[in-house]
Amino acid sequence: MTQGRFIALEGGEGVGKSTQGRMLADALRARGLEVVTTREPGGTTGAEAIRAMLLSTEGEGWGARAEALLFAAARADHVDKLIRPAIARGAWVVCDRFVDSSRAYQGGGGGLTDDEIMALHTIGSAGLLPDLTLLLTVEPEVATERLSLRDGDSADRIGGRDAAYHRRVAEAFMRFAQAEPGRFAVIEAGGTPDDVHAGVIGSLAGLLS
Ligand SMILES: Nc1ncnc2c1ncn2[C@@H]1O[C@H](COP(=O)(O)OP(=O)(O)OP(=O)(O)O)[C@@H](O)[C@H]1O
Ligand SMILES: Cc1cn([C@H]2C[C@H](O)[C@@H](COP(=O)(O)O)O2)c(=O)[nH]c1=O
Repeated sequence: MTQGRFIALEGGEGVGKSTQGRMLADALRARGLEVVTTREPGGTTGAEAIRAMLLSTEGEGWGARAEALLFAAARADHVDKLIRPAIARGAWVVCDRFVDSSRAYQGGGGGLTDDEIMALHTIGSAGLLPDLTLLLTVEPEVATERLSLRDGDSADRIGGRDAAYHRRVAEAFMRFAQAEPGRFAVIEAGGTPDDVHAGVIGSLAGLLS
């Protein structure tokens, strides 16, 4: 049996995580590996239901602490029912966002401390961390242009927050990557999808050998 691996793609809105997740999954499958692609919040029936509650623009929304708890609850279900079983049977899990998004959005953006976010993660998911977190970065104007081409002027509840919030999110992601260079690979994602994919594959060399 091959060793199961857990890879997360992270970064702000519209940096290309889903695109790169699909390309990475195809490349891993071409090597004969079993790959499970998934996303957060979501990936299980329960977590997708929580996603709808978190991202809907209807109603008054959630306070910062309730929001953090809901993300942690969605993650707990996802980890328990999908991620851990897949890793245990030797699959590669490619996940669009994971706990570093909670650290960046609910922590850096929303004001909870990193210890608070990680305490929720310890309770919910026994502190599971990816083997490698690919942090995709682009200039904010590039991400805005990509999102506008994809979504027009619509945004979900969190994506639609102001530029200062998203700047704090981006700064938090960079702090985490600098603090844990062994777990993060920072990939400049402003080039073509193929260029970015080459960077992704290069950063996985240690895990693929
Ligand atoms: N390298 C690239 N160059 C140009 N356009 C890109 C590139 N990568 C992705 N795109 C396009 O930009 C848009 C956003 O990409 P994608 O959905 O992969 O981003 P994302 O980070 O998953 O977004 P979100 O945070 O909203 O989930 C899509 O329309 C996609 O086709
Ligand atoms: C996992 C996670 C996500 N978020 C935010 C980030 C995005 O605004 C949305 C998810 O939308 P996407 O198009 O699927 O990227 O949710 C968050 O704030 N905290 C989290 O832990």
